[in-house]
Amino acid sequence: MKFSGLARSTPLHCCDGGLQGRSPSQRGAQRVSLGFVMFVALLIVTLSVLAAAVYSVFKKDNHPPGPRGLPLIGQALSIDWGHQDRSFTEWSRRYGPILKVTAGWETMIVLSDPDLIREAFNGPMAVARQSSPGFELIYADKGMVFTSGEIWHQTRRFTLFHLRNFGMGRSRSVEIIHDQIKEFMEEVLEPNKGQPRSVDHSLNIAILNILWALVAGEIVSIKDAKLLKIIEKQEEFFKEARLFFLMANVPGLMLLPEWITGINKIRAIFHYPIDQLLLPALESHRRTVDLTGEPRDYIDCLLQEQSRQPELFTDRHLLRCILDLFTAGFDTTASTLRWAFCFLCGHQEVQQRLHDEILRVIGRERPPELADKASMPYTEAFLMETQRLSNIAGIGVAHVSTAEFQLGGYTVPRGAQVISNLTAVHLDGRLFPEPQRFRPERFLDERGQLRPSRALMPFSVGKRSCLGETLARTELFLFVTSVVQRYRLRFPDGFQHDFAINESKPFVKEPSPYQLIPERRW
Ligand code: HEM
Repeated sequence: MKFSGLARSTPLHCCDGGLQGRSPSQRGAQRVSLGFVMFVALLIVTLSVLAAAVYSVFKKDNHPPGPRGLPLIGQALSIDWGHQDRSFTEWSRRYGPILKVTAGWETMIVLSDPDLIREAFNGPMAVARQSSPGFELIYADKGMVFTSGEIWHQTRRFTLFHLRNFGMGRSRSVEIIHDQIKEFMEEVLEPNKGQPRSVDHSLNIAILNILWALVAGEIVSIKDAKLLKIIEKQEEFFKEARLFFLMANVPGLMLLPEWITGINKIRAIFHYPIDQLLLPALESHRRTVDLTGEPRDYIDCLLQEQSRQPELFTDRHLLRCILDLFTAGFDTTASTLRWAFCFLCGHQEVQQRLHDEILRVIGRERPPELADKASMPYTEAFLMETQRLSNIAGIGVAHVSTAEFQLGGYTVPRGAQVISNLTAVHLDGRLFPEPQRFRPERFLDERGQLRPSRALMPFSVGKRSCLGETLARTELFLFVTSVVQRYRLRFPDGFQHDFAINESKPFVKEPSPYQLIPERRW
């Protein structure tokens, strides 16, 4: 009895051959039934899609408003993956300071208001990072920048402790920074004084050297070919990685053929610094480290920790920790310095005021010291304005919510990326009047004393804020004061920079290429 209906319906599922041997009226009836079943099936599918669409419009999930995307891929094809802040800023003008964007299976909650960013990033709910099948390809399941939970927590605390011990922002690193500044001035500015030149990769090597000294206890020449190659590979990686970040959000795309995804190429570029620099350094440290003695550098600390916690501090984790300091630390600082030199050339009156302050506080003879900072509000204001307008890390690094929480009157769902649109904050005319104008005075009060703004957050805020902030601030202060103490920087006659970004360099923004002329002041 139970199966009789099924037996009766069998011919309906057959092809036309199943209708053989029946009368024309029977065959007609079967065709009508088949058509009817197909019609009903189509109707059900259409109604389901419509119901899903209507539900998504009217559902009471109280998520923030945002642009509607295509089914399955959301806004994945509309986002500028190299400069996401552009797409987000445009949408935030339309939808407000908290908006929702979907891309592939990812939900992004984008914040363009400093108070909302502080509330979200200081709280416990948005401290994790995104994980994606593609990330394992670049070891991003290890290290500090992209990890979450216990591995991140332990490693961040451990790294901060040891970098402080190695003098990050204190006398030891100041000494190393001074050596690099001296070499940069002697090798790059001095031979070209009076002549136009571009600020080439020597600047990046100088910054990378400072990190390498803390990490591996070694310093190389700023003309070193090996480090130069690593910097070039890093830039190549970021150029190729636009598509990679799209794939991280729509992982199905990784199944496309290699000639479209370029995954093997990305893997090879990613491994270059590991194979050429990091692995050899790790191995040579392993041969000479004293596992119970005084560590010589960060690699020694990592190896000592590995001997105590081998399951957590695997080789892969060690390599990614070192790489994280590199990738997060050298391009960001070098790009900020490129902007600082560009603003100095384009605003001679600002440069003159800065130089006057240097003469008054430091004089000509001795090199600048960190202690001078407190008496140099104009220089500090100049650096703040440089970071505000350059927005080198336009959206910082996305956080991820580990539980649903309320923010700005909306619900942030669990597992959503929580993104700080730092560019939108720094260019908001209500927070910074005439936001496109370079005006360090906005950070000074009527008496010329420093007046910091809570809305300025180039290093982000909260539990995941930049781990290298102290080191970066020290580098920026010492580089700018040392260079302006000795040189007047200007653009070649007839050239004016429009302060636009270099479009060919995604992620970390730097100014479009320019040449400057360093003129000795004395
Ligand atoms: C001007 C220079 C720099 C800028 C503007 C900058 C900015 C940032 C920003 C916006 C973040 C994301 C924070 C967040 O997720 O909320 C970050 C994270 C990070 N930065 Fe920097 N950074 C700079 C230099 C450095 C340096 C020199 C180092 C290394 C010593 C460094 C190491 C890191 C690390 C390890 C993280 C990840 C922190 C975590 O996930 O817990 N940064 N940085």
